[in-house]
Amino acid sequence: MKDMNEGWVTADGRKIGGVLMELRNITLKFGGVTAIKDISFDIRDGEIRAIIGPNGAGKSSMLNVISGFYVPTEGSVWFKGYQRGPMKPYQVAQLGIARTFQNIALFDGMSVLDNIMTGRLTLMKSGLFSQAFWWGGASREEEAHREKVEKIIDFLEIQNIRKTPVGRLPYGLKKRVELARALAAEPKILLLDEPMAGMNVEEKEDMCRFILDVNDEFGTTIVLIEHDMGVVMDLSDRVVVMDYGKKIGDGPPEEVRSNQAVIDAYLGVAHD
Ligand SMILES: Nc1ncnc2c1ncn2[C@@H]1O[C@H](COP(=O)(O)OP(=O)(O)OP(=O)(O)O)[C@@H](O)[C@H]1O
Repeated sequence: MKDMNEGWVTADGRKIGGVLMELRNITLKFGGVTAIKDISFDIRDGEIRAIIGPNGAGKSSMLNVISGFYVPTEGSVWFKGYQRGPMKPYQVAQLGIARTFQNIALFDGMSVLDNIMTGRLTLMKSGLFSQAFWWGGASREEEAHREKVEKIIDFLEIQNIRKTPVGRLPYGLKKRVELARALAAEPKILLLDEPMAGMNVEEKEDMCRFILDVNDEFGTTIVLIEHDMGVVMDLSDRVVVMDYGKKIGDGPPEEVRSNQAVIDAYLGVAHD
């Protein structure tokens, strides 16, 4: 039996804790377009939470609300029990929220290692200027950051490409480097926007394994948007289903899969 206040232990032995983030009655409008209509749900400590829905359902908009990039037109976002106001990107990172993007956003000319290092910028105390010139404590600090980054490189099994410019890598590996860069920020919540998009079966299997390992090893809470239903059903603890900006389902994968409104949305059944 799930205790909704204290959390629960999953079938595979992972601990899902209390509510980490709560989205209350979120509405998001772009001029005349309402991308999200009065949606509420929560994200629990340590869980893998998926957001699914047909094209244009509002998933990316919701991820942008969670990340703080969009401020909802109505409703409120609560993080660790406090209501969150408008924030600058560095403040989001400092809160412990990191993300990957639908279209890879890496520096092609830079090595894998240097790309991953950029994920630690918000954690660096001595600043980029002194880092660049190795002044005073900067070199010692840089060493500590590099150590952390090397651990992530080992964890994601990309040691052999650490010096390779990202632009030369195949797609699946670029996605893994993007994951590494997000992890370098040591996030509490990791947001993944279609982490498997464009991947072949083998790359998808690898990415699935790494997402599960990240969650298990670091206890990172993960929120992901994904179109591959097999992946969503295998990975997620709970799934929010959106359609035309509304929430039409919310629960464990097996419950959502048998929800008639969800089946209709995916089959394209006409709305009233
Ligand atoms: N910046 C924007 N300005 C205007 N309309 C927007 C903007 N972003 C999203 N929309 C609209 O909001 C609705 C939801 O879009 P959103 O991209 O969030 O859906 P989605 O579920 O992520 O779609 P997909 O699966 O195709 O990526 C769509 O009608 C879209 O056209």
